[in-house]
Amino acid sequence: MSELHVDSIRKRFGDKQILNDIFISCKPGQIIALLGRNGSGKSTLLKIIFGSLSADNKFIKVDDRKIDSLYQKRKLIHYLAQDNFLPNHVKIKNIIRCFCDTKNAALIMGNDLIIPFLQKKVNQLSGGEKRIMEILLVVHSNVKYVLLDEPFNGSSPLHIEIIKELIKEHSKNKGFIITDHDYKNVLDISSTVILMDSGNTRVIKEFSELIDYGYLPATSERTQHP
Ligand SMILES: Nc1ncnc2c1ncn2[C@@H]1O[C@H](COP(=O)(O)OP(=O)(O)OP(=O)(O)O)[C@@H](O)[C@H]1O
Repeated sequence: MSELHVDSIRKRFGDKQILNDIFISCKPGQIIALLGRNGSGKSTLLKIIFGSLSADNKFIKVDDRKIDSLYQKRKLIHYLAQDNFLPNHVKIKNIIRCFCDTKNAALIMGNDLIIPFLQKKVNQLSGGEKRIMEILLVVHSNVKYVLLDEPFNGSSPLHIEIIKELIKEHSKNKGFIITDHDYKNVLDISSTVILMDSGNTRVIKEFSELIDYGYLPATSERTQHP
């Protein structure tokens, strides 16, 4: 069984220990919700897993093979960062062709949401339109694992539902790690919930733990998961 295994991640910025021996694992079929307060180290962890940020210590293996820089293994992992990555002056249809294989390019170009953008350049799209374009590209890529940093940020409720359905569909053969402060929508699709707290990870089994560990206010409405 394929598995992304991330272990012993340590990261310090100055005198602040951000990540303290973090362990997390993900298999195709899993959608992991990575929750945590502002500044708890979620983006730092995703960047270290992807390989775009160095760690003080890390051990990452995929399918029992140790890997130093996951981002160099093009067929393994993709990462949606918080910042936009689309080049401003390129037409959407050309970006899709560059980014995807023929089958996935056809799927994205046939998506009702994207058809109106195909002849436009990136700088002619709104912030939310750019974000959904980026999510579609990353989710449709031919990789085993997808890391999504705040995919719902800036998206309207209708787009969020479309993104959630897309992630669920693609999780049949990909593993997802998702962090977003829109916790209700993340919990709605996740199979495992992990809370980052004081540089460590905790597996959350009960909704009430999110309140007990100080991530959610006591008045939070219970959602279906966990
Ligand atoms: N390049 C850097 N140099 C110094 N400190 C940094 C750097 N990047 C992040 N930090 C600090 O590390 C901590 C974790 O940041 P990170 O962005 O990983 O948090 P986060 O959980 O993703 O937060 P948010 O939910 O607000 O996006 C924060 O205190 C932040 O100020």
